[in-house]
Amino acid sequence: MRRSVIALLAAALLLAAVPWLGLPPFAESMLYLILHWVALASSWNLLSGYSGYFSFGHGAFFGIGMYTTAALTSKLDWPFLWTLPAAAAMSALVGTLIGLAAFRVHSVRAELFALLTLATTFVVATVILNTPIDGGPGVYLNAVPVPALGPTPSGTFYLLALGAAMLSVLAAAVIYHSRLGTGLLAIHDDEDVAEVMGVPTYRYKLGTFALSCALAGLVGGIQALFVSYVTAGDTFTITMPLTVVLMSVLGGSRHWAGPIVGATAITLLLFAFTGSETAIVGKGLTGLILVVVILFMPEGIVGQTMKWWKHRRAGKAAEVPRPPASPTVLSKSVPAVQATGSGTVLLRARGVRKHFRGVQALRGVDLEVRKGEILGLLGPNGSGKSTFINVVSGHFALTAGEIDFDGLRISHLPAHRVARSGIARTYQIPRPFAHLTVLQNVALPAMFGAAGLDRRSAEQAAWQWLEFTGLADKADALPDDLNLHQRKFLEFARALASRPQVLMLDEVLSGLTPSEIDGAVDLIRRIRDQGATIVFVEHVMRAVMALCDRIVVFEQGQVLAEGAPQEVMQRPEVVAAYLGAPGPASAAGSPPAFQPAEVAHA
Ligand SMILES: Nc1ncnc2c1ncn2[C@@H]1O[C@H](COP(=O)(O)OP(=O)(O)OP(=O)(O)O)[C@@H](O)[C@H]1O
Repeated sequence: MRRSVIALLAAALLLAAVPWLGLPPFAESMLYLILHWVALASSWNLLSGYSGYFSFGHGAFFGIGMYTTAALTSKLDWPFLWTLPAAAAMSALVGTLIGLAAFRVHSVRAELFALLTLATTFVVATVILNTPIDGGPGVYLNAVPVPALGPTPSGTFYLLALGAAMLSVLAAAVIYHSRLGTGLLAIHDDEDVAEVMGVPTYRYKLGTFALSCALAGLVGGIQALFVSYVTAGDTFTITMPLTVVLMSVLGGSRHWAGPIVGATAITLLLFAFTGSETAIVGKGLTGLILVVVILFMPEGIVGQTMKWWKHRRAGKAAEVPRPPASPTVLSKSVPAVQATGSGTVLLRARGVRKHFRGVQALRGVDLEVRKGEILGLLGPNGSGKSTFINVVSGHFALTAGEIDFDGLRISHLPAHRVARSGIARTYQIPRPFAHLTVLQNVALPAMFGAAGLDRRSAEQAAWQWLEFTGLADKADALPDDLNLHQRKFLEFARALASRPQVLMLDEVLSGLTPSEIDGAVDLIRRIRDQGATIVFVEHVMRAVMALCDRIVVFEQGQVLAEGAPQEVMQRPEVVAAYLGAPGPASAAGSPPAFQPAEVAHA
């Protein structure tokens, strides 16, 4: 990060000298335009490019900035420069109010967020048009003096745009290299999993949205004086947000430099065809280039170039150097716990209920997990095992009941705080972050989980966990390049990297071949030998009987039996539940997941 920031500051210093080169005003205006779009595209990209929450309301926040400056200078006689912080603050305020509501609602994602922000543009435009802020005729700023920052007015506007562009790009670069950037990129791929791995998704989205809106407002404030006549019709158009979306996509929205490249390319292209006859050709050509880029370079110019560069360097030095093997890493990484079966209760669930619109998935579950044990959760399909893991990890909010973990009531905490407290889980169907490398996938929970490492240390730790799970050779691969077995082990590595006290494994063996199952059983044993407490949901009875100290059998959302594996699996009510045989505790209609005979042979 330091190198990017120093390079950007050096570039800013050099570019700040341009107004004193004696360029003609039209050249300075052209440069103003490029910087104006760089600032807008980079500010839009902060939330929308990194996290995938596409906002079509950037025009609204830009417009709020324009009108704040227009109103304060022309109606209240504020000096122009004083209005710029106010323009940024006003846009940030409106953005924050929208974010406070929108980001709380689970369903307002993707196209719904895009529509909501687009609607904001029309609401803001209507309010401004029908109040004294504008009232209809527009606001003139001809009489507002241009501050003498540069040797000429066009030089001053250039410097103002340079300042705004530098703020936006610096923010984008710093965020990109920080925990916040990692969290936002993870939100882009799978927000629910990011939250469960410890990313405070709500706070991250809200803060980034507010910053993105503030920067748009600042650019709007500068533009108000630049155009000197502000009208709602010209300000609140769909063209503006569309243009910044296209600029970011063209340049590459998953990298801070993408919007700079996209904004410069499109502005130059449109400028090259400004004549009345060629303007249409320019727009057509821009559209054509975009179609080609989207079809053949979906990651944008910067994304594709980086991919190509990485490919060329493959085999040379890795981006994150592999640390020397350390035999002590595991004992350092997994907190030591008391001997198996020590009896200390680490996690206690009481009266836990979870209802899904009519389906009672959990109906008053009481359950204890003891420090250092491997507790098997068993039961027929649909009996509530995964739901239990989902409510403990905070993936689902529970309907009623209490869950205490290590002296902390976690039942109503957001998932990222549950992760921080020391609980990690895997998913039955692996859910890796598709655009992060295997190494980055593992580094993320090391940063955001109980370990709470900084980025560099998290990447070093991720190497150790990849070695432990046998995935070190795949560190630079994307999850799509892994087979099922490797994807399951990636789930292991991610859960371990957070340094949990309790590790919840949800059917990690399903779909694996017998020899892969043996490898996984060995891995789970090694994890337990390091002292971890494990909750193990599994249908593969051979593994359950080999690994578990205790088992709890679920049936129809309730605990049916618990105790030592051999003894519990012979109980008539357990056999009946699995086979669907008539009896007080049978799960009518549930297909048997195993034959009790398996137990005897285990
Ligand atoms: N998101 C959801 N929405 C609605 N119903 C759900 C949801 N998740 C689970 N259920 C229902 O809750 C019940 C318990 O499901 P759960 O997945 O917890 O069972 P399970 O014991 O893990 O089953 P399996 O062994 O097949 O994974 C089922 O009836 C299921 O259909």
